[in-house]
Amino acid sequence: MAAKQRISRKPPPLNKQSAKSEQKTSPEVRGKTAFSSLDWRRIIIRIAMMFAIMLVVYLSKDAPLVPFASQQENVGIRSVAVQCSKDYEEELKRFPGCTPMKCGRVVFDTLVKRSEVSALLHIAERGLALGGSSGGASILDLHSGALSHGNAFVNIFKLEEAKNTFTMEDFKIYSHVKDKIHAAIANQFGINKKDLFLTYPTFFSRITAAPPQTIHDEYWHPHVDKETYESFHYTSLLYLTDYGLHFEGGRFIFVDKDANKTVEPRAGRVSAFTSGSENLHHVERVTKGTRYAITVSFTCDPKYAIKDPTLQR
Ligand SMILES: O=C(O)CCC(=O)C(=O)O
Ligand SMILES: [Fe+2]
Repeated sequence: MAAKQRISRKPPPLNKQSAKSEQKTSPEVRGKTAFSSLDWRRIIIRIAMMFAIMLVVYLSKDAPLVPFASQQENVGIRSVAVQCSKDYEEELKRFPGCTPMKCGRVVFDTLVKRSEVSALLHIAERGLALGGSSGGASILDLHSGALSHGNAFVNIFKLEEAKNTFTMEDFKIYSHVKDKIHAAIANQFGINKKDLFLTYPTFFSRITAAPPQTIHDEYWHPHVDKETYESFHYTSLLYLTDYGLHFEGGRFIFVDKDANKTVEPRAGRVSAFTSGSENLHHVERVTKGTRYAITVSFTCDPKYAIKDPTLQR
């Protein structure tokens, strides 16, 4: 959720060296070659990206806030194409048909039923009641069990009091809704569903106005999801509460050079976008109330695929 929090939970780094060159090269040479040709390139790209992000953030500082989807309106499906960044170049050949070639943003307001939203909100409330950050941002990841607790994380499945917290039905609804989002994203971006995989972290988030206690509570920094997690190709958010009704602040903002485009959370709204730097974004600080959402993440790389969570007793 918070940029920093995501950094601390990011998947293991990809070894981009091919298996072929692994076999041919001795370990010493391999070390040197890897450092000069890959690490330097990555460091330079990263620094350049950081400057580019800072520049866009600076340029957009006084740009107007333009609603892409406001809380009051049911937009049905609303999408916009954005030009892809160069972030995907290397992966286009590795995952053809899945790696974004057409980038964009889409909001679905009729994909998830009200009853599903209430069931998911109830799961989040029950789970997070067993922990919660001492600052403003808490997460619950039903895949890994990670639950914010004070200034750290615990494994919810190891907590005695969590044994009877969830039911099979909870996991059924979670998987069903996740499947609908998966299918909608595949359809929207022209991908065969079987080439797109759920990845980690996929998690519930709860944000309040409580002052931050650790960097994990700092969710409001502009960031690029693909930067934070190498595995991400498509990000989606399912909102479980409403901007303006249940909380204030907390709008999702795409940072563009000309304008900042907002997605106002609306219960049941799914907002999905390609995860590269064409979709630099941040979440406004919540000033009042409680904001619940689920981040549901997808990758084209089968190595980072995760399975549906199951009830653990
Ligand atoms: O909760 C949101 O609206 C967005 C969160 C976010 O940017 C993320 O999880 O990467
Ligand atoms: Fe994000």
